[in-house]
Amino acid sequence: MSATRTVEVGGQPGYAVHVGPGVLDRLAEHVRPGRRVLVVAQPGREVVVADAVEALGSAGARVLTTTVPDAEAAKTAEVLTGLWALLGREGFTRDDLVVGVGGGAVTDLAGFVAATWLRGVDSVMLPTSMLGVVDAAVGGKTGINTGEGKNLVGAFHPPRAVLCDPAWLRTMSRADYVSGLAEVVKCGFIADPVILELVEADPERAADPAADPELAVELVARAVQVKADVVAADLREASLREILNYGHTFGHAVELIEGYTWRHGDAVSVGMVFVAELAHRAGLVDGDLLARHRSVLGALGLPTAYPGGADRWADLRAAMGRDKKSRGDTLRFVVLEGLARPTRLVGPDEELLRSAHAAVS
Ligand SMILES: NC(=O)c1ccc[n+]([C@@H]2O[C@H](COP(=O)([O-])OP(=O)(O)OC[C@H]3O[C@@H](n4cnc5c(N)ncnc54)[C@H](O)[C@@H]3O)[C@@H](O)[C@H]2O)c1
Ligand SMILES: O=C(O)C(=O)C[C@@H](O)[C@H](O)[C@H](O)COP(=O)(O)O
Ligand SMILES: [Zn+2]
Repeated sequence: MSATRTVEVGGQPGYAVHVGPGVLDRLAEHVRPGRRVLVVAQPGREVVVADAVEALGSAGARVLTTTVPDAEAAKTAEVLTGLWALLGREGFTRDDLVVGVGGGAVTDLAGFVAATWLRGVDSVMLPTSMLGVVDAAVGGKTGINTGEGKNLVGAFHPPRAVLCDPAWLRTMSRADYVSGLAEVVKCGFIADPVILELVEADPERAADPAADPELAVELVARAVQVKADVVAADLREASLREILNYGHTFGHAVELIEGYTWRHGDAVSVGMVFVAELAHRAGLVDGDLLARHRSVLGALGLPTAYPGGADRWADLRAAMGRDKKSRGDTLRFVVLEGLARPTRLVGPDEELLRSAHAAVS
């Protein structure tokens, strides 16, 4: 049995991300006698939910469980309203706890319920997807989508703990797992090139959720460390945190245009190639680093082009204008000016944007 890896996330208060077998034992640390707990679960995660409910119950909690729709269908105002109604009917107080069980869609939703109920109650996240554990459950960004864009409504509300048994990830489909690896690769490009080397050494092995548990945990720990370092320094995205948005300006636009049917990591993968093309045209990224984006993402089976987008430039451009990093009419992109050297490209020329788009169409 491998040891638990723990990454501390600094803050007021800080919290820990524990990745290892038996992590559910730590749920008891968040239970006081009689404390009520709402478990917000993704469909299909019944075994994890049952284990969590047992751990919470044995520690003396009064547990209520609810299952929300799968994937992005969970991140809607309607689902959120339903959860508020449930908490109200059940009389949840500021002393109580919300636990999210599932992929990033559910941890975003559960985190936002916790952020907004009575202006904020505690939450603990049990991410069951690769993307959830390396990114969504960590760092306190919570929220839902709207018809106008991705994550347009939300709050910064860090959890009290993030617990993940890596065995949970092994039941993931390869497509969902690899989508999560896009965020891991993102961390490689913006901060930790060892991640890129680990993936490049054997992309087939890295892409298989069950092939190499040690490699999987190493990638998780490295990506979580990148995120922890950033959010500890800039929780509310005054500046530094924007680097975690590498590839997201274009990626979120694709997700909106595709009616939230694209996997988030797939969209971010194309978004990273788009922004590398943009930075290359701006003289910031050389040909080798640009090519490395296509090669590492492509080797994992991630998309490096958005073929459907060729006729959709106007829609993509409008959606990118609603990106949270925009200021007024000015688009702002996180770009690299070298490996692990993120910076911003502010208000790039429209021709440059069109040309980068053509390169990923
Ligand atoms: N808050 C943040 O900082 C942050 C960061 C990155 C992404 N996100 C958000 O996270 C979401 C993407 O997360 P995701 O990729 O986990 O998507 P997801 O939650 O939609 O899960 C993807 C699919 O994997 C399934 N799944 C989850 N765990 C599984 C398991 N153990 N075994 C088998 N199947 C499993 C789900 O049921 C779903 O069908 C997006 O909404 C994105 O915007 C948020
Ligand atoms: O944690 C962050 O900060 C990120 O940007 C991480 C992203 O991977 C994540 O997709 C996040 O939800 C995007 O945030 P948004 O503010 O662009 O909606
Ligand atoms: Zn993301």
